[in-house]
Amino acid sequence: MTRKWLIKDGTFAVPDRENPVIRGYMLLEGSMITYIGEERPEGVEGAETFDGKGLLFMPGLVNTHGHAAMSLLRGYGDDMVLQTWLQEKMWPMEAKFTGEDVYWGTALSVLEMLKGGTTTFLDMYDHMDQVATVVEQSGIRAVLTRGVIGLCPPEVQKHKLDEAMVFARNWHGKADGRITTMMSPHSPYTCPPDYIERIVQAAHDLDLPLHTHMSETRAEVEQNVADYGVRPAQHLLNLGLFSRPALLAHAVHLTDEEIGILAAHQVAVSHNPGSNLKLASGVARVPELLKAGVTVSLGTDGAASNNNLDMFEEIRLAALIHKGVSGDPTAIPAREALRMGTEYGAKSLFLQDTGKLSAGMKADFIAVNTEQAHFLPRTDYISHAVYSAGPKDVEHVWVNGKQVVKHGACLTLDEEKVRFEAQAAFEGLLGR
Ligand SMILES: CSC[C@H]1O[C@@H](n2cnc3c(O)ncnc32)[C@H](O)[C@@H]1O
Ligand SMILES: [Zn+2]
Repeated sequence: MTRKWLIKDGTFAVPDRENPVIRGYMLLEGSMITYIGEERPEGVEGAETFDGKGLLFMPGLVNTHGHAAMSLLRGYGDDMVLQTWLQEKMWPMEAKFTGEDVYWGTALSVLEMLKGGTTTFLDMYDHMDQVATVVEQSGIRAVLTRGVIGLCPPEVQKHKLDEAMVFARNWHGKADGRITTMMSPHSPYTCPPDYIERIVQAAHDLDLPLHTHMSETRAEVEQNVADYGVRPAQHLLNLGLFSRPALLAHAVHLTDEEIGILAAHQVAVSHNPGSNLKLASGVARVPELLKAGVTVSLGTDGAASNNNLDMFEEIRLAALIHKGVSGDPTAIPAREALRMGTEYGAKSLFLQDTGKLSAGMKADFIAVNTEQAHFLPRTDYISHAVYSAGPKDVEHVWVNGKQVVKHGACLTLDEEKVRFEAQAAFEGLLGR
């Protein structure tokens, strides 16, 4: 029999609605939300009740770009620009990663994300079977993709692409539908054009979306123009990448013409403000992208360039930095920043039934403890969620109708073991 839960006396954030806060009830049946509103719903005899007093219920946060296992390299290379950081610090260490390292690094990240209110994340990495296993065990929702770098001999390129396709085919729809997959050339500067074309063809064959890094730094854009005679958006358009549903990470350095290309082809953008600031990459033109009708969501990138996986921080940064650079305090209003971290995140990941608290949506949501000084007075809960809240305020988390965090503790992962094994994995990497 389907289990029913009735949350009563709760405050619910619904930033997609004209009136963005509801005080009342939410009904869960199995993995779904079947009612949300001010009136007690009919037909709830026998439902288990959950007292929502003092809690703000929000859609689970959606992290649309990252590399979870890179939590093992947090603090290993700070205060550098992207290319130096990748070439001198990250890639030499990543070359030593085993499947087991990826398992514990990912588990560490998923623990941090779940406890901080993230219910869905995108991961682009290697050893993806390990990542998928953590997702299966932890109860989180994820969009997974084996990132491929094509700076290697043809037979290695082929092996990586075959591996990416097998992974994408095997895991799409697994873990009660919590896992979906994509195809990912790492970037235009690490994948030769013909390789990108083959990855695009593979995405067509598998009927999957594409994900890639694009125009994160000014240097990379200049290199693209020197190598191929066009800027990256035109380059990817020429290679057919926008003939599939596509999500771009970063897209910091864009011309008006490139924004037009993304809008015309319904390409989504994962804005990663924390990582872009830390690597001194620049500030993406998010207000202009939104104005042009591009779906813009939020990502942390890996923990080695952020250095945390706190989506409340990304939401707040998105709301703040665009005010700062434009001089316009309405550049990204609080409600829009919250939608970028939730609803637009789901849309960017091509997930139709998560990202909002609404009947017919998956029950992916969080409860924030508002009985704390920084949530008073009770003026505007959307404002408080964006400008005042943080990951430590997350009291409970549900994904797909199952509670995975209760009173701040993760119910699905052995927290102490994950922390111990992640530290051991890092020490093992240093000694190898
Ligand atoms: C092929 S797996 C993913 C690959 O991406 C690297 N990476 C991490 N952060 C960034 C970033 O901000 N820009 C470009 N590439 C990044 C990571 O080190 C992995 O090698
Ligand atoms: Zn990245």
